[in-house]
Amino acid sequence: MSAGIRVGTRGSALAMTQTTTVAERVSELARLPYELVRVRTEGDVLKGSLSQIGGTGVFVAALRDALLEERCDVAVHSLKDLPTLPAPGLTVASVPEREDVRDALCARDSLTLATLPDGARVGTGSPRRAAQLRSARPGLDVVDIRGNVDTRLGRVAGLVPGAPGDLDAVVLAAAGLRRLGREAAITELIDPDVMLPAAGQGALAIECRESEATPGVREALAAYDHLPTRLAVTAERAVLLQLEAGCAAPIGALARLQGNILALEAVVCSTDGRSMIRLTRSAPATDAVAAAQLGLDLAEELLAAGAADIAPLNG
Ligand SMILES: NCc1[nH]cc(CCC(=O)O)c1CC(=O)O
Repeated sequence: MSAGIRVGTRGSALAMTQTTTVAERVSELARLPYELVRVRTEGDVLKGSLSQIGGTGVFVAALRDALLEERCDVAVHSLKDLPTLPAPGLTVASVPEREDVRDALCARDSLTLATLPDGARVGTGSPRRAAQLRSARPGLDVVDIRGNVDTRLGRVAGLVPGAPGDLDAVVLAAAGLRRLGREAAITELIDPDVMLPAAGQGALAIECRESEATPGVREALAAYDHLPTRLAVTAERAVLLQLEAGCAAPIGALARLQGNILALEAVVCSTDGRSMIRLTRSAPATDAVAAAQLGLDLAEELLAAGAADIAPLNG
């Protein structure tokens, strides 16, 4: 591996910017050069709605194969796209500090959730966002869309010059918009009290082979790890794991560390947004084991409150 660190990435603009930032930092910490290796994933190839394709990890499987087949040495994922089950032979060696966790409304004419008129067409491909949108504003017409960030922004009337603009707004992750330099399209950062983000939203995961032994690489990844972020996303993902929920399930989870207390909030929604179970639980958490236990405990509370009856958990 004298050529340096081969960093696997999807080809989308978001993946490329995220991966380049990570590759530069890891290369600096490890004092080794890097090269990007583009990997095509099933999620980039299929055209249907994401909620139609279903299953976990459409964006991730090809990157994991590339790691296992030694076509690359590290892979950068959006943590919220990473299946909760670990891949044999691989390890998440680093979770860098998280970006903004919130969902962002990008609307025409500076409109917000409060000022969008009844009947306004709001696009999202996420059942979690759709359900919480319907709950916050039952009069909205929620439209299932997919495509990369710029394709989605282009569907908002008047937002991108020359683009069709058949929608009044779309909802996207603030983190992705920031990383792409598209922050100006945001008309409202949606308060997590109104829309709880997906588990792991705004965070990245850097995966490598368990057997990775190039001097400096594992150390660099460990140095790039951010413990408060790792604890938070560990608790959030434990909720999904315990609910046996797929990536398309209408579930939100957000953990925040205050001192050594981890406060975890999770929501399970019915698809129509009419029923919703939202619970909070806190515990001291200074390691990943305690963080995971908090998530498992909250998931049990959600199930006891009837979560499995209102939502298609493993859809
Ligand atoms: N599922 C697609 C995806 N995966 C990660 C992000 C955004 C960046 C992040 O959450 O870290 C997005 C786009 C979006 O939800 O708007």
